[in-house]
Amino acid sequence: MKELRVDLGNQRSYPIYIGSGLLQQADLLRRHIRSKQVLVVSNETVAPLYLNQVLANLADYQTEAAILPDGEQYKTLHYLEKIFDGLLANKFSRNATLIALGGGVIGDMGGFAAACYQRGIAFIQIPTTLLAQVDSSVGGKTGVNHALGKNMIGAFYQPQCVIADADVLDTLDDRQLSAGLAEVIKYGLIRDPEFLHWLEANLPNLLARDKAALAYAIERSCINKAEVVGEDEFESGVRATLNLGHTFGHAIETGSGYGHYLHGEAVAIGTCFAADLSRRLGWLLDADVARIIAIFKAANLPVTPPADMTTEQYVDLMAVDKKNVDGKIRVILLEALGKASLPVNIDLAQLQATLNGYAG
Ligand SMILES: NC(=O)c1ccc[n+]([C@@H]2O[C@H](COP(=O)([O-])OP(=O)(O)OC[C@H]3O[C@@H](n4cnc5c(N)ncnc54)[C@H](O)[C@@H]3O)[C@@H](O)[C@H]2O)c1
Ligand SMILES: O=C(O)C(=O)C[C@@H](O)[C@H](O)[C@H](O)COP(=O)(O)O
Ligand SMILES: [Zn+2]
Repeated sequence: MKELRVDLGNQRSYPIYIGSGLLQQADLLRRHIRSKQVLVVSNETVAPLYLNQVLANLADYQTEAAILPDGEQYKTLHYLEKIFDGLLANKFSRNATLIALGGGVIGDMGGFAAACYQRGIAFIQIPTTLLAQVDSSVGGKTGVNHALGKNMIGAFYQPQCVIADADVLDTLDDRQLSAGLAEVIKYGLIRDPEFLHWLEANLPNLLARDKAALAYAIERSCINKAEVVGEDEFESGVRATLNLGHTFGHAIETGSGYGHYLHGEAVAIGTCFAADLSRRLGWLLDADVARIIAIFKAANLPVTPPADMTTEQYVDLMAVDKKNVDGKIRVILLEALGKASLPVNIDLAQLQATLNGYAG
């Protein structure tokens, strides 16, 4: 097992455990629970697979489960209520612990519910998708979507620990594995060019689910994410670089209807848009953009934008992004392969040139 640390320089710092067979290690979980009452939040797909394994470690606790429907379209304030129903119906106290067992949707919702219930209870992340293990379970961004904007309602709220058991990826389908790779590739593009090279050589091994390759990719991704979050917990600076491709990507997710494109797929297309815009500013070469498109294609990710979204729709949706200041659209671009910019103000003409000019 590997143990990393999200070092925030304060009491909110916590460990990330990465390895095989971690769901069976009762002590790992129990050492982070300081209450008798535990609510596990999961969904209708993950619970039948892994809920009993988690509960088996907690036989002497008062455990309850809140099982949500599966899908990005249920990441809403309405379905958040189901978690509060579970906590209240069982008279859970403020010292209760919430465990989020699932992918990024469950992690974001469980974390937000924990942040809100009685103004904050402890929570633990047990991420079960590649995307959640390499990105969403780490860093404390929690929340839900709104019909008009992705993740628009939420809070920064850190977990007690993250337990990433790579064995659970055995049941994850190939499309979801590729979606997770989009965020893995992101770390290479924004700050880790050596990792980018490694990924270019090892994508076939990752897609073939080679255990050593996956373990390395999870660890290296978490090291990158923990470093960025440790430097800038509340996204006043460098943390915004983790949003590469997301301004376009979130517009695609919202514009196409939540769940149509997976988050990682939308980020892959969005990153191609960001690369095209970076080239137009003279920061990337044509060859760099071609390399970015090639790496996403090699990960079986889409690089072509949805045919039915208009430029007006993108501009409208991008105008509610969280990086914007005074309503002005700001995006993360690439100054070079392996080096992201901080948020850049872009004017309408630049944006339109990319939206009309990049076709995948
Ligand atoms: N908080 C953050 O920093 C952050 C970072 C990245 C993404 N996100 C959010 O995360 C969400 C995407 O997360 P995701 O890609 O994990 O999607 P997801 O949570 O929808 O999970 C993807 C699918 O895999 C299923 N699943 C999960 N684990 C499984 C397993 N082990 N075996 C079989 N099936 C399994 C789920 O039921 C679901 O159908 C988005 O809402 C995105 O906005 C948040
Ligand atoms: O942790 C972060 O910071 C990120 O931006 C990680 C992203 O991959 C993630 O999708 C995040 O939820 C997007 O953040 P948002 O603030 O744009 O909603
Ligand atoms: Zn993301």
